[in-house]
Amino acid sequence: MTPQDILTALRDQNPLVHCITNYVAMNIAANVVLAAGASPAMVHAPEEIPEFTPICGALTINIGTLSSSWLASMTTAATLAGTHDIPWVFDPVAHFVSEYRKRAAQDLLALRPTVIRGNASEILALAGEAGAGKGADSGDSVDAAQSAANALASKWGAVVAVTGPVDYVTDGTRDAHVSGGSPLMPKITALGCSQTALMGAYCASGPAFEATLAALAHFKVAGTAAAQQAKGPGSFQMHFLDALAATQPQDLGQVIV
Ligand SMILES: Nc1ncnc2c1ncn2[C@@H]1O[C@H](COP(=O)(O)OP(=O)(O)O)[C@@H](O)[C@H]1O
Ligand SMILES: Cc1ncsc1CCOP(=O)(O)O
Ligand SMILES: [Mg+2]
Repeated sequence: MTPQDILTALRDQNPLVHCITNYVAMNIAANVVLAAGASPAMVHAPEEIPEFTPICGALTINIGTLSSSWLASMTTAATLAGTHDIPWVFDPVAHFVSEYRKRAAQDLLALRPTVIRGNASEILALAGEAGAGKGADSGDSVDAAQSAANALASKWGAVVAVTGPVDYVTDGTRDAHVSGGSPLMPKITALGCSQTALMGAYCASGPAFEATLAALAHFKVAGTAAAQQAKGPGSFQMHFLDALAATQPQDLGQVIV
């Protein structure tokens, strides 16, 4: 399946995407997934996970506002995704800021995510390399994180996506870059988290490497279009949702290099 085919399938199937994400991201991530054409559900109570994860097309886990009961839910959900063959996407937000978060990220990695998505500083740190991340914001270039992404992909058998001005994606064998978007994108909080949620929707609709590429391309195409209308970060967010909904499958190929 091509990235274009996967967007068509996503809109035909409207997959249910289980998102365990952070308090900052919940609203915008749900709006992004809806605008693109899928169906998000933010469910994190430990009591609900055993019934809910198995009926979803994909799971996404984001540790942006981690606490112990959420970590228990994430662990159960990722384990269930593994046993039910449900693709899952891991977003290790700012995992280098504390020993607690670092340990949690490594434990979740051991549950074998289908896709790992982070900014350059998060991907460098996940591979054990030094970076210049500042909380949730990246301080490193995507190029600097490319070999860390390759190493993570080979070690964990995952697709790894590093986002930034030009995104990089690899499954350890193949790789690609995705260009476009706008410098306004990192000025909107939780847009990276929303990208992760959208990757879940794409992974529910097609094979992981192509699905990840498609999700990245969808953001770049919509980001470029939104920037043409926006006066700043506030209006960018509104135009971005409109542009996600307006993006057509044939638009995606233009930004994949
Ligand atoms: N300078 C930039 N120019 C164009 N697109 C960007 C830029 N920085 C980030 N993006 C895009 O913004 C989205 C969020 O990426 P990023 O800011 O790296 O994630 P995070 O929010 O996790 O730090 C991605 O789709 C990425 O391609
Ligand atoms: C600001 C902030 N603080 C904890 S989670 C979060 C959102 C981070 O979102 P993103 O990684 O997409 O920038
Ligand atoms: Mg992030």
